[in-house]
Amino acid sequence: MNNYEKLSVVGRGAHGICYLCRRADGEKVIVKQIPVDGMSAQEKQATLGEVKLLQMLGHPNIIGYYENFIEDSALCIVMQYAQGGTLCDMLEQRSGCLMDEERILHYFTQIVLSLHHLHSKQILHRDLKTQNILLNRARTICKLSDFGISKHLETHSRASTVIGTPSYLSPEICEGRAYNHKSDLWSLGCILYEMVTLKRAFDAPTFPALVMKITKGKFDPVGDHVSAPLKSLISSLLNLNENRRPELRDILTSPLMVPVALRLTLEMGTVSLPAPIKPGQLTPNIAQRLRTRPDNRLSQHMTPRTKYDFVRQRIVTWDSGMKNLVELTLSSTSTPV
Ligand SMILES: Nc1ncnc2c1ncn2[C@@H]1O[C@H](COP(=O)(O)OP(=O)(O)OP(=O)(O)O)[C@@H](O)[C@H]1O
Repeated sequence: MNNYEKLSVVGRGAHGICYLCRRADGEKVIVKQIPVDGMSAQEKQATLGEVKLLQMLGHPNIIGYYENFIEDSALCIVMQYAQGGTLCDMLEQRSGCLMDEERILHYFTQIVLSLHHLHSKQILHRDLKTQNILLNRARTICKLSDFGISKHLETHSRASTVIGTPSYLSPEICEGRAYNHKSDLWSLGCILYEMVTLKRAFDAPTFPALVMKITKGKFDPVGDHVSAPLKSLISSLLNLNENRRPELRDILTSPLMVPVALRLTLEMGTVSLPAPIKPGQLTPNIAQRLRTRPDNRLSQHMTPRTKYDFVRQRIVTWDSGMKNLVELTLSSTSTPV
């Protein structure tokens, strides 16, 4: 931790404490410290390996991971600081003032794009919730965080069920069945529900009562301030039968999401991401690159025709035999500013 000056505690999770720190180059970063004294050397290695994998996940909607190390029996993960706090905080601060559909879809599409990127690398999130979706200072960009390593940490956490929130658990997990990519889709449905209603889809005063609600799959109606397709998306994600939940690519290519996904591709396609670096390698230039910001220059100077070509280049269309699938390749459009 010699390279990091601790400034404050920004939060505590089931697995560790998150500190806001100042790095040697002046940049503010988050250092998450997770006690690993109960782990075998092999397990520590596996956890470090998982974190290394996260470092390679360059995506505008996934928090940037800079480095990790073990010091004083704690795994320290150094990551990008999201100044806008969590989606959970943001929803709470609205004090009951519902968001309009455009705004909901603006956030939700980014979450879907980040999860799609993760799943395309064969990584499951396993702990999707509004507390794990971070926001930039302007609260316009969502960044997914806190994933991948959870399966290694579960067995060593002191009280994950007590500290963490089980509201986003899928029915298959409540029933003791295996976690699969569709379990992430259930949690995604819980997040969408919460953005629409500002309430949890499933909530109860005790864990058994919560499990009962989740396994029945009954949630309060979302109200009429959002469209029928959005309501039906929530119902399809919160389907008790995981096989009937939609695939992420089906969500992204639905008429509800395509316009938003294309707009985001245009506006955020060049958001620069931090490259994994070692503290000694920092230069002011790199420090500047670590700040993510949408690059609007591109769309400002484009004619409608070039915009169209630009979007087309970033979309891969192929025939699956059953229907045409359009996959957005936002991740490949990230270039340093
Ligand atoms: N990169 C970050 N930027 C800003 N704040 C962060 C960042 N990472 C975490 N936080 C803050 O720290 C809190 C705790 O985060 P942490 O990842 O340790 O736990 P959690 O996700 O809330 O719960 P758990 O680890 O139990 O799933 C978050 O809720 C958030 O307020």
